[in-house]
Amino acid sequence: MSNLSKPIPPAGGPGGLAVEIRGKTFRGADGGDVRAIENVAFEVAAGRFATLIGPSGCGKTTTLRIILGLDPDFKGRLKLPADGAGRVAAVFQEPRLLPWRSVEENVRLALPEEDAGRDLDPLFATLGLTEMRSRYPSELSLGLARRVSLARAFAIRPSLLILDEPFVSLDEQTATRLRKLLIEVWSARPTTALMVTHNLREAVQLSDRIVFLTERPARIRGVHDIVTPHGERDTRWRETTLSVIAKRYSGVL
Ligand SMILES: Nc1ncnc2c1ncn2[C@@H]1O[C@H](COP(=O)(O)OP(=O)(O)OP(=O)(O)O)[C@@H](O)[C@H]1O
Repeated sequence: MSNLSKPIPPAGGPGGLAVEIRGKTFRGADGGDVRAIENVAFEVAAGRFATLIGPSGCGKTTTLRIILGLDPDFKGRLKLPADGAGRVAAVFQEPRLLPWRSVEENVRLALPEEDAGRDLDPLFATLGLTEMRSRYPSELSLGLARRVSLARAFAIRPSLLILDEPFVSLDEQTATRLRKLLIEVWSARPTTALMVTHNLREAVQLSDRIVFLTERPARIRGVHDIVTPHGERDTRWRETTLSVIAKRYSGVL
């Protein structure tokens, strides 16, 4: 997947994610070079939730695509989490469900062969999808469809979960409910996770580590670690944390 010549040290302990992108250039429409990433190197410890945040067009999705192995043309190297079966799950802005398959079939189709008969009841229950299993995607609201895409990602018991703006363009009430569900399902099945968002409040609510990127070509602007457990992140804590971050990184709010 990458030019992984020699292993880099484990990210915050064995089994985590280590990303070192030392350069990524696209060919622009005019034939010239578009330098998307200058130097983006960070780690996510095993079982931790990290978020990438930065200005529009700075290279966040490109970073995720490189980690997912969808773009092998970059300088640098990666170390993916090695725990479990080494599976990687991705949740995109669009749920990407098969319209002719039921909710349950959409989730089961993602399962590896050896897990084909797995009991998915607890997962569907945690995500509030028990009653929706036989419905078809056209019968689901956008919020429900996103829950199904979360179920599909967690069903495979991934070693790495990648989320690209999973709650964008939802109304705030639905997004808030989904963020809570994500934390519940993730806490029950902790997996190394990396999310891209434009929403700093969302990052503060969900993450153990926030990685701030600069304008394109992306470099690391700073890394903010959060040790307060998810269950203790009430509104007051969140506002304080946001103002600390706003002071440290002007212009991020
Ligand atoms: N296939 C491509 N060909 C040429 N340029 C590209 C390609 N993909 C991305 N880019 C450019 O690389 C830069 C980074 O794009 P990327 O989609 O990673 O940014 P982003 O931070 O995810 O943006 P946004 O926050 O708007 O979603 C942008 O300037 C984009 O136009």
